Amino acid sequence: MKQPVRVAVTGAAGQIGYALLFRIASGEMLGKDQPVILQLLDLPQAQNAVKGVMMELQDCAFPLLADMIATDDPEVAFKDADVAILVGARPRGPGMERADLLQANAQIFTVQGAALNKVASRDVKVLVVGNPANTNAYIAMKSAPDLPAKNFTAMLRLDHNRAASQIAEKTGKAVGSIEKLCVWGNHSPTMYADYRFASIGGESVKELINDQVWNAEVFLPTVGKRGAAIIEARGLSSAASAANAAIDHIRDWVLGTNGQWVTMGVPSDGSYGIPEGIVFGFPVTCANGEYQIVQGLEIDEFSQERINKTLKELEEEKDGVKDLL
Ligand SMILES: NC(=O)C1=CN([C@@H]2O[C@H](COP(=O)(O)OP(=O)(O)OC[C@H]3O[C@@H](n4cnc5c(N)ncnc54)[C@H](O)[C@@H]3O)[C@@H](O)[C@H]2O)C=CC1
Ligand SMILES: O=C([O-])CC(=O)C(=O)O
Repeated sequence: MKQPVRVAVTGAAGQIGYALLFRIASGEMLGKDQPVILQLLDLPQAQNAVKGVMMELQDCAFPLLADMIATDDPEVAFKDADVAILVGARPRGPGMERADLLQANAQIFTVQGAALNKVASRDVKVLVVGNPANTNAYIAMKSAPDLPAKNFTAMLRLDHNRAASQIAEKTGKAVGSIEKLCVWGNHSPTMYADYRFASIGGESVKELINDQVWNAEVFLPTVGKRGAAIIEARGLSSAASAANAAIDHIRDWVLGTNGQWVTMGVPSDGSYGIPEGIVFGFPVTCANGEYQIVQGLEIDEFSQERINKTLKELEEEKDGVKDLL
C-alpha cells in the first residue's frame, strides 16, 4: 500500500466542496491505489456543516480515505499538505463580474499563502479555485516567499473543458477526441479560448469549423460567459463542473498528460511575452509531477489582441491588490 497523500481543501462546507471531496476520497484525483488524508478548512461558523460532510464521507466507507480532520485554522489544515485546493471564498451572484470579488476575497489568500509558506510540504501543489482565481493565486504565491512560485496555480481547466464541449457540439465529434486546445489568460470573460492548433483524429479543428465569425461572435463569448449563464440558470454558480475541473487539473499535474495539452493558470516564466510572475492560462503538458508551458506557438494578430486584452485585465487586478502584498 502507498503512503497516504495529504490533501487540504478549503471551503469544505461549500457547494464545490460537496462535489469535490467524495471524488477525491474515492481515488478519482490521485489514482485508485493512492490513499489520501483529507485536511478540511472552513470558517468557524461552518464547522458544523463540515462535520456533517465528514459523517457522509465516513458513511461511504472509502477504502482509500486513510484519515480526515476539520479545522478553522489554516496552519492546521495545511500542515505537511502535499496538495492544497483553495476553494473557500465568496462566489459571485447575478450581475457581478468575478473581479468584483477581489476586495472580499483577496485577504483570504494572503493569510492562506502565509500559512502554506509556514507549514505545507515544500513540494505542495496549490490550486486556487476561489475567484478571481488568477489574482488570488498570485496573492497566495507572493505571500509564500519560501515556496517555489511554480507550486501556485489557478484553475482555467473549467474554461478548457467548456471550450472542448462547445467544439464537440459544433463539429459533431467526440469531446474526448479533441487535442491541442488551450485557453490563454484570465479566468474571466477576457479569456482567449484558442482552437487554432487543435485537432480531432488528425484533422484540424480550425479547418473543420472554418468559420471565423462563429469563433469571434459565438464560441468565444459562449465560453467566456459560461459562468454567468450557469448563475443565471441555476441561481448559484457552477459547482459540480468546477469540482470536476479541479480533479482534472490536479490529476493531470500529478499523474501526467502523456504529451496531451491541458490548460493551467501558472506563473509566467516570460513565455509569449507575458511578464514573469503573472498567473496566466497557458497550454501545458505535465510529466513527473511538473508542468511545462508549450513553447513555440505562432501568435497571429487576432490572438495577440486577445492575449493583450486579458493580460491588461490581469495587470489591473494585480495593481488593485498591491497594497496587500
Ligand atoms: N476558478 C473557477 O473555475 C471557479 C471558481 N469558483 C469560485 O469558487 C469559490 C467557491 O465557490 P462555492 O463553493 O460555490 O461557494 P460556497 O459559498 O458554496 O462555499 C464557499 C465556502 O468557503 C468557505 N469560506 C469562506 N471564507 C473562507 C476562508 N477564509 N477560509 C476557509 N473557508 C472559507 C465558506 O464558509 C463556504 O463554506 C467562489 O469564489 C467561486 O466564485 C466557482 C466556480 C468555478
Ligand atoms: O462564474 C462564476 O462566478 C463561477 C465560475 O468561476 C465559473 O463558473 O466559471
